[in-house]
Amino acid sequence: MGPLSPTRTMRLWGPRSLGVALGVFMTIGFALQLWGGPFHRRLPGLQLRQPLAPSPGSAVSSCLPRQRLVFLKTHKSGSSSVLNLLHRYGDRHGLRFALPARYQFGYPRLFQASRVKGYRPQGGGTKPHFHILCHHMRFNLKEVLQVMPSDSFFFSIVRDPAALARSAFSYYKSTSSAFRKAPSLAAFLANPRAFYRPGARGDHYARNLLWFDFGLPFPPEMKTKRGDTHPPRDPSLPQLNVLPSGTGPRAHHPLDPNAVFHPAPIVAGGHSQTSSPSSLDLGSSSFIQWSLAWLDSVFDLVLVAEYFDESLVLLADALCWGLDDVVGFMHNAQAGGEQGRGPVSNGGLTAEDGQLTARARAWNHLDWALYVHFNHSLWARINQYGQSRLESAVAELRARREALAKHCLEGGEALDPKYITDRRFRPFQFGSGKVLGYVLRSGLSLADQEECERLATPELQYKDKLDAKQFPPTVSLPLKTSRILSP
Ligand SMILES: Nc1ncnc2c1ncn2[C@@H]1O[C@H](COP(=O)(O)OS(=O)(=O)O)[C@@H](OP(=O)(O)O)[C@H]1O
Repeated sequence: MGPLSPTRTMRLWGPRSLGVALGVFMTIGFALQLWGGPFHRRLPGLQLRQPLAPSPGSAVSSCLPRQRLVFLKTHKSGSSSVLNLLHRYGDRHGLRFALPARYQFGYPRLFQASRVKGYRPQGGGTKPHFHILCHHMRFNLKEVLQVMPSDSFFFSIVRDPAALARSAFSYYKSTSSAFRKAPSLAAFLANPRAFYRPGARGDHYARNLLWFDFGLPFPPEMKTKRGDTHPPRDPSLPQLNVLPSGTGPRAHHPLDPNAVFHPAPIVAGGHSQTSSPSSLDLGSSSFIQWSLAWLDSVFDLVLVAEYFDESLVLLADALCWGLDDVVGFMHNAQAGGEQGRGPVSNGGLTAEDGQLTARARAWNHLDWALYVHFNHSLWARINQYGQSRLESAVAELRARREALAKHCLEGGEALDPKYITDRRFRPFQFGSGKVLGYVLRSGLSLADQEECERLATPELQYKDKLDAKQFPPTVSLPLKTSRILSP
């Protein structure tokens, strides 16, 4: 285990110590994160892949690739596309995954280490021995640290809550009682309280799903008045007082959101004083800031689905991985889904779309705060990395993806599941839309076939494959035979 960074050290500290050291450590930690390693390039095995000319500013790397990773796989946020690259990387390098018995870790309950296949409590003498923890869970740091070393690289992904709401409504239409009752997303958002009952079955999918997945508690007024909060008046403005990760003075109060359920005190000179009372009450605003600061102390990087490729470049940089390690295809897209829509700007939306977007962000105001916060963080990191350096890396990544798609895929793109007859590549069909997948071109060389299969394999099938590799069925010899064989 390497030396602990300030950020990682904070994961281990008690809440009281955290308050004292927070400001100093956040500043140092953020500076170290931004520093990162130079963009590391390793040449691929696939025949198709050509040696790449070094991009401006890249240097021969002296960093060591990170291989202990915790990815919080948030829902409907592009996380299956990230999962695919983690599956491939771990598979190729023979890394051990912390796997769920089925496909999720007891979700929507908080993560428990005992849910991990092959986990032995540390008291039993075994140290955490996994490299990658990445399947759906409701985040629970204390239990995660029973399974993964504290110096693992923690990361996750967020998506604009409006796009996420569209995706979730279609996907969880029959799972969430609120969505099931609503004739359309527009009808739901026009009067969500007519359909939504906190605590009803599957209703975490219908409001602040990101916040829920991050394992954060809900502000007291949302818990006690059960849905009686007022969303921001104009949610398209980031009225919440959110700052980029790791910047500015952090709150001097305990930072364990699972331990304290009251809004933190307002700090003189802190951010809370600039909060807009019209958007959220002061308690709620400081509660949100406190939660975001806690997330900053835990997560090394949070990707943003609307800037997926930019995020991947930063991820490769932070992990000291090559571009080819992060390039991949989009997974789990629903036919007619949101992926074509642009980022936060509302350009090109009809008035109805605009209204729906604003209402979705207001209804999911905690997710909107998360999103604004991590969007800022991402752009702060992009500025540190260098805009033009990033642009050329993104262009290279996209060219690489396009070449892989042409080489590997029938039609060069995702297809309707009706065309996918090979069950190894047919994505799990769920919800009211069709989930797209891939058909491999015929006539690929053996090596290319293997790499293309990895790129096209949906998450459930890939998880099963890794499971079988990690836990090969044991063939127990019949007693008589084993007696004969033993000396
Ligand atoms: N690269 C990239 N960029 C932007 N958006 C992307 C990307 N990859 C996947 N997606 C979209 O994310 C939606 C699926 O999210 P998840 O994989 O997290 O879903 S799940 O919770 O695992 O079911 C799904 O959204 P919808 O199509 O709107 O439903 C995908 O299209």
